[in-house]
Amino acid sequence: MYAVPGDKKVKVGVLGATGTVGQRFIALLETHPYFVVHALGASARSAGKSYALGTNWKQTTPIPAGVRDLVIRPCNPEHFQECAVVFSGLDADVAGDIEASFRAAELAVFSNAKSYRRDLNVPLVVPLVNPHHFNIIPQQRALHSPPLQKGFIVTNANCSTTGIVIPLVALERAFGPIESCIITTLQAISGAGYPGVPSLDIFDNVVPYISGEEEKIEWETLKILGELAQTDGEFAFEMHAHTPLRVSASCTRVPVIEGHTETVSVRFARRPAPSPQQVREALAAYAPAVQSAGCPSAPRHAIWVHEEPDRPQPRLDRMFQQGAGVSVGRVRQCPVLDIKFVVLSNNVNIGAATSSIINAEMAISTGLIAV
Ligand SMILES: NC(=O)C1=CN([C@@H]2O[C@H](COP(=O)(O)OP(=O)(O)OC[C@H]3O[C@@H](n4cnc5c(N)ncnc54)[C@H](OP(=O)(O)O)[C@@H]3O)[C@@H](O)[C@H]2O)C=CC1
Ligand SMILES: N[C@@H](CC(=O)OP(=O)(O)O)C(=O)O
Repeated sequence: MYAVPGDKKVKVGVLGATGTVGQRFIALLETHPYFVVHALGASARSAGKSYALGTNWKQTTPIPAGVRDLVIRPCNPEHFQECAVVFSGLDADVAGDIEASFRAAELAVFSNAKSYRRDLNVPLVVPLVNPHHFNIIPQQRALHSPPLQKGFIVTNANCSTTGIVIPLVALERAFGPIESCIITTLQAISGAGYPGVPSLDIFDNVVPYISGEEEKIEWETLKILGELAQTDGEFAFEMHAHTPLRVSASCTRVPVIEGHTETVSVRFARRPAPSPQQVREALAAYAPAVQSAGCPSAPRHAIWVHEEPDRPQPRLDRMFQQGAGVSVGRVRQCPVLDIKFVVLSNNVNIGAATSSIINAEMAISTGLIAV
């Protein structure tokens, strides 16, 4: 493991810097021990303006002093060549081509967009779950024409998928494979970016449809919880489907600003199934590799287990540990499957910006990015 020396700074760029996720990157990076924001990118609408003038800042802390006067650039790799890490909060409509051009320019891209999540040479990494999937990156580089020395793309998961796979991996590590999982989401409006869902649609209402969301949760979960197997020197993802795990998701949008709540029911392969108390203990004990690797943005508790009967709640629990972990509560017997519980995750933090930041810390710690 490599640790960044005490006073060394690592220059980073943020693409989509003016958006919901981009702003959160900038707010979180202000206090980062070694990442320093060096370059900002957004659309032609914003490029050329200072960040303070070009962004409609919606965070609860002021724009960091070191970022206010940075000029927003077009998303062209030439403006980011000095950045060891490029975080992307780009709209998915444009992320595919822009992120590919950054990778081709030998930049390390940590993306929040869906564009490359299904690419089987791109790791889909929830840092509290599967950073070992970074092992596919040398192959991703080698397949590029011409082969790359430094450039790569790592993607984050969909924000609802992220909240689910953290407790699921903890349960599988403790009790073996999960056979089936039924999820209902209650997703915050910030998940739709800014300005997001019209107030007349969401106020006093629940919208029982988010385009493409259920399919993403059902597919991404299998890739993240799957294995990265090596045969004759070649890496390939084995989707969790080979065990098999069946996932069914129903997604709703609710009038909450930040924090996705999800109700989850699971059935284990093992019989007898673990008790609710065993499940609580296993969730609370879960210690992801990013903690032992010393990633500074990793939460102290990957999963905080509530004993109170009415928690977690988005308004109360979404900023616990700076939104870097997940909160689980109401762990109880399920009369249809085995166990059911409620999980809350901050869609903009561990569901987006925080995950990319921890992924980049892990990439540095494992030597994937030399600084
Ligand atoms: N919000 C959330 O909770 C989560 C979002 N995501 C994903 O993260 C990404 C960003 O989401 P979010 O921040 O919510 O979206 P926003 O709509 O709030 O922000 C989009 C950003 O993309 C930029 N952009 C748009 N078009 C272009 C273009 N043609 N060229 C360059 N930049 C462009 C915008 O710049 P400008 O201001 O100049 O238009 C803005 O900075 C999406 O892919 C989303 O799916 C993932 C997990 C959670
Ligand atoms: N679709 C999520 C946000 C997100 O993560 O989207 P995507 O999977 O397209 O990056 C929401 O609306 O809450």
